[in-house]
Amino acid sequence: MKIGVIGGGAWGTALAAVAARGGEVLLWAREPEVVAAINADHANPLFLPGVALSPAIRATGALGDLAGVDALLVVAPAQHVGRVLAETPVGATPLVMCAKGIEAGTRRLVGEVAHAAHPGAPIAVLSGPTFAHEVAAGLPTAVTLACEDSDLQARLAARLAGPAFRPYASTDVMGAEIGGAVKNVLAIACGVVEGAGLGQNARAALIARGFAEMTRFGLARGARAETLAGLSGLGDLVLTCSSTSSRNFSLGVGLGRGESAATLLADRRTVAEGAFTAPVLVEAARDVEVDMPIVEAVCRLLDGAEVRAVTRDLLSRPLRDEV
Ligand SMILES: NC(=O)C1=CN([C@@H]2O[C@H](COP(=O)(O)OP(=O)(O)OC[C@H]3O[C@@H](n4cnc5c(N)ncnc54)[C@H](O)[C@@H]3O)[C@@H](O)[C@H]2O)C=CC1
Ligand SMILES: O=C(CO)COP(=O)(O)O
Repeated sequence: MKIGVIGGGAWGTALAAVAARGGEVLLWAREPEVVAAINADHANPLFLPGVALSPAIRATGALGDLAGVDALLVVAPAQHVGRVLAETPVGATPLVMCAKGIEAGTRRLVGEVAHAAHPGAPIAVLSGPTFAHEVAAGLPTAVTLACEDSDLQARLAARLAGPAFRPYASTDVMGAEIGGAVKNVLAIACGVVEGAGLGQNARAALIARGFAEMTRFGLARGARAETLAGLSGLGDLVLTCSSTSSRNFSLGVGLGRGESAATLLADRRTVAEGAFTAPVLVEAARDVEVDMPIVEAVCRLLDGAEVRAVTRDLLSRPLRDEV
């Protein structure tokens, strides 16, 4: 199975490294310097510095070159997936969605964006607690690999599995997507707690109450509770809410220290998906009449509200049952 990868950021490159253990990989990158560095030096110093890549990974700057691969891993940032896929020859090639987010405007998860662009292509979702640099270093990692077609799921899992990379099977594509999209927003909230020095009790409370929000929203959208409690939901939430290795958590730390979102986002080359997902998630939650106060609080903070005011408002909401 020849694997194509769309996106030469940290995660696209790390997944290319995973796939290269089992055969040929063709990676599309937007930046000509990334294409050149992968082909000439077997490295991606721009997005995944310090990692030696396999010569089995070839890079291209032309999406048309991806015609003829057996499966495509889609690892462009969520807001760009639609545009990039529109220019990719896909046909009936399986699309494995690895980006985490919801498209602004359409309120579609990336799998829904892909289905709209290429209705003939089967959709799978690969998601879980996966910092790219750890995966690239060969550290033990487990993910959810969801696909409604169990035979295709098994073939993809067999192709990507390795001694330290373990995909678990699921048919709950929607559930696998929702966990990854929502946890990025909640990680910003946990970063704010860290940056503002609000303490570890507050962080644990945010993880638990954030998980309640994720579950309410997920169930309303047809996800299964056990998927949300698994690797792609709770697993990824815990990882991202507890480490400065997370770009979303780090963005929150800056906000918690009183820096503006505009400055923090302008200063980065890498993507913090939660900043783009937060406002559209608020709209998507209203569509299904689900209350997501922490997600709304993150939106206010991104819009410039003061941490003290947002915290006071969250804590003074009417008392309610936990479940
Ligand atoms: N880095 C990680 O540890 C993980 C990232 N992800 C997800 O993977 C997706 C990609 O993230 P990373 O690989 O980390 O990216 P990155 O933050 O390392 O790099 C930014 C990426 O955005 C691309 N980009 C920027 N503007 C673009 C445009 N106009 N059109 C197309 N692409 C554009 C760049 O080419 C580059 O590939 C995100 O949805 C992220 O949430 C998922 C799991 C782990
Ligand atoms: O999704 C991730 C880990 O699973 C990466 O998180 P960040 O995008 O916040 O760095």
